[in-house]
Amino acid sequence: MNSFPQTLTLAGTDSGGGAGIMADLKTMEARHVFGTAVVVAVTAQNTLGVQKSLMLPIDMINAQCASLAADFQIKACKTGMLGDKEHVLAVANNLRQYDFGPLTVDPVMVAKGGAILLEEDAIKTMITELFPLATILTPNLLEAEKIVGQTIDTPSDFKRAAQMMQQMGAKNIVIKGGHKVGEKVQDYVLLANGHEQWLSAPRIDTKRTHGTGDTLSACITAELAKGHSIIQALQIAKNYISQAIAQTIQVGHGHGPLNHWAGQELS
Ligand SMILES: Nc1ncnc2c1ncn2[C@@H]1O[C@H](COP(=O)(O)OP(=O)(O)O)[C@@H](O)[C@H]1O
Ligand SMILES: Cc1ncc(COP(=O)(O)O)c(N)n1
Repeated sequence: MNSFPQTLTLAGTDSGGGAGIMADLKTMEARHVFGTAVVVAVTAQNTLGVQKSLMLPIDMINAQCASLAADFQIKACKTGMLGDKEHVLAVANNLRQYDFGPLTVDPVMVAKGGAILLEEDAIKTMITELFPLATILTPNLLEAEKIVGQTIDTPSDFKRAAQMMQQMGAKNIVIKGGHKVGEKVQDYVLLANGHEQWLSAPRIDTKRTHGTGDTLSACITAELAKGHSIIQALQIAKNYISQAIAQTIQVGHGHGPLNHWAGQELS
């Protein structure tokens, strides 16, 4: 009997349910894969911002990974909020120790409300430790600019930045264009084989975009676990995120969460 596709997120929680591990698990559920989670950080958070956060002890990260490896067949995994150098390193060590399938690295740095989710001095560690393990890297525009140390504006800037991230060891890259302005949102894709492509969709005029990056990377992870190719996974994820933003739900008073049921019939 083929086992049901099992996936893993190693990230931070969001008590508000819109981003981080909560968004990841909701996305995995909606995309019909089984979601598991290694909690790296806990945040007290809502749609208005992050009020407090706590990093879990490293031996607890190790214990959660060991528990999963002992019992599950994880087919694909992703990382999100990792907080600091020590936790980036601990997550990388576990990903080297266990086979959790293709890895999507979402290099989460700053929350939409402005809270720091990765300390500045951990970016280097993320590049050296995690990028070489990544099947796909999904920075937003600001994260990509931080990683390569250059501003990214024109199409050739996107290409050069993605090539630089490949030289840092990441194989396939998508630079998300949500933070740019314009009628369309365009994400730039550069695959390991040199294939490049823009994933384009109408820009939805809303501030309800809490957890967009987590949702996109969790959907990519779910589709990779089902055996889809990287480009198929990206196209499905782009379609899913566009619907999840467009089919608005009214929750909270700030940057509201997405509709993870998008595309499903509600009873
Ligand atoms: N207003 C919007 N309308 C449609 N798609 C969007 C919008 N904002 C973001 N997206 C899409 O959501 C995904 C996440 O993008 P982005 O918001 O840039 O990442 P992050 O959440 O990591 O900052 C991308 O595929 C992007 O194109
Ligand atoms: C635990 C956690 N992980 C990730 C994000 C990023 O999401 P966003 O950029 O939409 O605030 C977040 N706010 N909290």
